[in-house]
Amino acid sequence: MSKKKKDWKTEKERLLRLEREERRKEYRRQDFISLDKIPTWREENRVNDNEEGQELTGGGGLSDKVSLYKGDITVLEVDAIVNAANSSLLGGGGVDGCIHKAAGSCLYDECHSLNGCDTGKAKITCGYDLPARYVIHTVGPVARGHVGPTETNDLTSCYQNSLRLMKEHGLSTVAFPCISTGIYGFPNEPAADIALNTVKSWIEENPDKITRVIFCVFLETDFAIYKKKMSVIFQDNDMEVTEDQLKGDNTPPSTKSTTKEESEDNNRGKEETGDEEEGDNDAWGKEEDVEMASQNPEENLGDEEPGQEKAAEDQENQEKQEDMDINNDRAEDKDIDNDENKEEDKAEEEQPATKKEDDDDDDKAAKSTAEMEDASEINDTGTSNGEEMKDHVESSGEPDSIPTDSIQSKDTVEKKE
Ligand SMILES: NC(=O)c1ccc[n+]([C@H]2O[C@H](COP(=O)([O-])OP(=O)(O)OC[C@H]3O[C@@H](n4cnc5c(N)ncnc54)[C@H](O)[C@@H]3O)[C@@H](O)[C@H]2O)c1
Repeated sequence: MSKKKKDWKTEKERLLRLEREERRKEYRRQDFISLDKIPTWREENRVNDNEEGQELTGGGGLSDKVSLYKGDITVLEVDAIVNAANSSLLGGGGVDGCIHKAAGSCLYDECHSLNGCDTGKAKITCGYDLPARYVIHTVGPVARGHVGPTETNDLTSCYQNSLRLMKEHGLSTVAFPCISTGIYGFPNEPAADIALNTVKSWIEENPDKITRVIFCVFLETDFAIYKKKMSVIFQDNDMEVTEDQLKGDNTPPSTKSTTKEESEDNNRGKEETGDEEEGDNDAWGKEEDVEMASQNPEENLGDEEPGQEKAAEDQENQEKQEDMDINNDRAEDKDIDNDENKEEDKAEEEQPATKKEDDDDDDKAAKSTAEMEDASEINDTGTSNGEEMKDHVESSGEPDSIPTDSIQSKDTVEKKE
């Protein structure tokens, strides 16, 4: 007996009215992480541990409003997570595939009603089965290793328009992936510069509109890049910048703390022993039951050795290089659009197995499961501290729910000229 297909509008209205505790019962995954489990950048880098338990002094600036998190964006319990989508908005691979798989089929149905999205623009939907209440879909530039004014402006617009949608919908906590740095081939460092500086400027202009922006990185490379750059860009007067940070050491902050208290304990222990904590990959490898949200959340990836992660990361880089080589062998940029259209046509032809019982009309289907599984190999390079993923958290109060009628009217934000 096939499951009755849910109507996305009814589901959206129902979910957005629920109080947090009620809504938590609806999450597809229960290993979610709430905001109070993710330290702010300042908490991660505070100078003086003697202030233990005291209210953080100084700072109070940008570094209280941002966090660096390494892991799967689909487990973050925030107002909105940002999806690095393609222009069809009908799902695909990478973070897009993970988000669609974790949100459920209503996400596809609502996206389908939005009729696509142009590069640099952003549109908002409900988060459905995700811990995030909303998903902001933005389409990054296809850079293929080349960064010119167009690519820079388009990527900047992705962050600006996503934040603008946050403001318009009264949302205050958001997580960004590394937009365009995967299959679209935007080089990681310039992309991080754009992400960090655009968010910084926006918070400075809208200080009371944002509680937290989480930079959710998935790869070791991105983690090191963001850590180094955030140590400069979000430096507060009561924070130290260590040599390692400037060099971009790879010790993920997420290994330091799943809570602020643990953060202080960990830091203290670290200073006393002087030992550098092992990267969080080891912690990840020890978790039997932690599940990485690949395109197939049911898939239990079990232990992951750091070597495997490196291999996965190399594989992803190789795939990206192959993609870039293939693309470069093709004719001009205009072929990209044809390719995207072909991608959408292909998505239309193929009905992914998981959507068969749900998909009772000839709607475009998301990418085939096989492709998503391929992509999931690419996605398995990210890890997070397994302890964090396991925590079932007590979180702060539920952000006010937004009347759903306001969502439809403001869903598309014009690209900033
Ligand atoms: N990566 C793939 O194999 C693949 C295949 C088809 C389509 N896509 C997607 O790629 C296009 C957009 O390219 P893009 O470079 O902007 O996106 P992307 O290829 O998803 O990469 C963006 C970034 O997200 C990271 N990432 C992957 N999974 C997660 C996760 N669960 N949580 C947090 N971060 C994650 C990934 O490592 C990369 O740093 C779209 O067509 C979309 O459908 C990806």
